Amino acid sequence: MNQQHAHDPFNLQSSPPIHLQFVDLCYKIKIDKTSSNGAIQSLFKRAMDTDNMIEERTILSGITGMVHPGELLAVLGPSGSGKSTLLNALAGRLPEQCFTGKVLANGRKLSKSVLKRTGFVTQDDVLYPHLSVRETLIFCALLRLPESLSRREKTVVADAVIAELGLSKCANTIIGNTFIRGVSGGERKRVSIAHEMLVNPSLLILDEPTSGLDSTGAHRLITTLGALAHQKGKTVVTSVHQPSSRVFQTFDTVLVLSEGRCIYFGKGSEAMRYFESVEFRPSFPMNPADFLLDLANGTLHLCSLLTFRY
Ligand SMILES: Nc1ncnc2c1ncn2[C@@H]1O[C@H](COP(=O)(O)OP(=O)(O)OP(=O)(O)O)[C@@H](O)[C@H]1O
Repeated sequence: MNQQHAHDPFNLQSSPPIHLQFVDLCYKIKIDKTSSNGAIQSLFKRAMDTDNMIEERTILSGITGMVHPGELLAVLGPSGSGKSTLLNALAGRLPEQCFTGKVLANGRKLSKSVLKRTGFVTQDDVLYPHLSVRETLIFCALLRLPESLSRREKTVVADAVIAELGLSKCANTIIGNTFIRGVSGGERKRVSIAHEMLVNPSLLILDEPTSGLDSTGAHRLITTLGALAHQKGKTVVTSVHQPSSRVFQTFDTVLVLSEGRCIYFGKGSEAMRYFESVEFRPSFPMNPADFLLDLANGTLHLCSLLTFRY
């Protein structure tokens, strides 16, 4: 390993930046009410309207936006508004024939090389409960890093990622699960992120990484994601269920979904000003994220206000 790599093991693989653009994404599904079998289902079938057995549901409708290297984009919206579906589309995980519109990386369709440089952290992380944090990441490094690297170099990369994600204190603690006490919820999420960071992705997509964390843990985790974007130049997209105002301030750009439609896309710092300019303002000072979620939930009336502010 040369001197530069010894100081910055992330450079073991070069990872060119990714500008991600998504244009007019629409995703519809057809639900065949007649497809299920079995006695109980046939009872339902008899009770249902047999003329209209195929139902079409729009999950995403005309979603457009972009995110650049060094930026953290947060996707907000109530449960079922389409956040996970959008993230899956951005990560090339939805079959192309299922949606219309374009997802472009550096102006081109998602290629295998872009997907290789994309890390995806799902809501339900699958980790071995009996391995320690360090063992988990070394094991993953041995499997995922190129064969050209020695065992020792792969261990150096794993240790660097452990330090990068603030996991040094619990490196030797086991992951654990419901039955065996292990690392905390926040540390567990960090291990899942570290898992993806091992291959030095240029684009990191995370589905609700703060779920189950308290406000301090959520803030710490989002601050780490902010650092990956702002200091390491990664392009980071994350969905967040209910960010505190402190967490909200960390986002560079925000996309708010309401029933599959985008009601705001633009700088997080400008969201309140924008809604004020169109006569939507809270009656008392409140967390901008709560206000946006109220709008998305329809708690405040939003007569089909579609915006694109960038
Ligand atoms: N393949 C599918 N078949 C049926 N329904 C689907 C499918 N994919 C998505 N949906 C529906 O689309 C809607 C959006 O789902 P999605 O998981 O994207 O929402 P979400 O905003 O991530 O929700 P949550 O915050 O609860 O995770 C939901 O109502 C979901 O039930």
